[in-house]
Amino acid sequence: MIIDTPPIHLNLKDIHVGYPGEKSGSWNEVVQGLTMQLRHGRIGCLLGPSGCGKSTVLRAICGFEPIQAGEITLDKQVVSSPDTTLAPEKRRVGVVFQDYALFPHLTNAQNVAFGLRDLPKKEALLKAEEWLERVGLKNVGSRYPHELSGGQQQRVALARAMAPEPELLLLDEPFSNLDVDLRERLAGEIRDILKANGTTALLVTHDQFEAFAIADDIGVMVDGRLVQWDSAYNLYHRPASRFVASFVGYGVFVPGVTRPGPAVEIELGTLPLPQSSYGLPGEEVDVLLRADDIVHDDDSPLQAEVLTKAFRGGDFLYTVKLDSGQELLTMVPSHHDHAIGEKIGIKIVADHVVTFSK
Ligand SMILES: Nc1ncnc2c1ncn2[C@@H]1O[C@H](COP(=O)(O)OP(=O)(O)OP(=O)(O)O)[C@@H](O)[C@H]1O
Repeated sequence: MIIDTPPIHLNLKDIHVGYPGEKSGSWNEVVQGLTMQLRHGRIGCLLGPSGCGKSTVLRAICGFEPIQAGEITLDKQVVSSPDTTLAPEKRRVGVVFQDYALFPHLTNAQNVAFGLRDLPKKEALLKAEEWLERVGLKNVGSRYPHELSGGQQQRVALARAMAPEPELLLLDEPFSNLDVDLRERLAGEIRDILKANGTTALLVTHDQFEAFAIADDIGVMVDGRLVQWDSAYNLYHRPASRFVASFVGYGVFVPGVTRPGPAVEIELGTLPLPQSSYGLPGEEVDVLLRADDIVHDDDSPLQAEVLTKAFRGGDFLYTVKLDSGQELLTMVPSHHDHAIGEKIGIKIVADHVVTFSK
């Protein structure tokens, strides 16, 4: 069976973007050589800590910031290079910001119709109502943004960005003003809407769960560079660096020594290693143990003391300590409610063992 791979839509080739520094003549390079590609219909996400340059990348893609080196192409058309910055309105790119940026004096339908000024007014308002319905907001067109909840306003903002049918939609921390439950739910719903429309989208966020809920491909950014561009599954189970391992998901590093097999010996036993991540036997390494690699088992002879616990709905995230002093994280179904200081049985069930050289 031949599966058609969609063509590349957005291509960032080694882009550098900066801002003038505080001292006259100085320059702060915020994006330092970033390369990534997004195919038609895919949803990408740039995930990284605050200040790493995520929004600056989006602003460069929109055409709000010039780039100092590299190239940005949309469907093979160069839209940004050191010599060219195609005007934002010529890029067919829609943007959704974190603060919704709705016009307070316009009704919700007028807000959505704002990007449809090429259409006759009546037609634009009709289309706006259609889009409001598509994002799950019926009968709110004649009301004003302040009469809606934060989540509803964010949907209006999405409808406004989607109504002109942009080829590429950029979303800058669009859920950060919403509470955690709504965030993930809305992220999932927006994913469905984007997929139903075949829209290519790039989201930026510092929230990994938001990234997991919406994106096909996730790029982890640090200090203006992309350190891994991958699926959520691979970022979690096959992190390419310690930074990604620590930033994505819960886990700890425990010391180990590689053994023939290939395997790695840690305090809790010997774990098989994939051939690809194996160097020489006898090498001292750090082994990543995820919270879901450590399973609570009342019958296990291996005991660990509960140091802290955090309720997460279906699960507790426990920090536990072995007799050796080594701390581990474990995700335990929340009906196993143990007190801090109590000893509980644990065992290791690690599928994808990842090691890092010391
Ligand atoms: N207009 C500007 N002028 C000067 N410096 C700027 C400007 N915009 C952003 N910066 C600086 O660039 C760096 C990256 O900012 P950017 O907003 O791209 O990061 P971010 O990863 O999106 O952060 P956050 O998640 O906090 O929004 C920061 O140090 C910021 O202070």
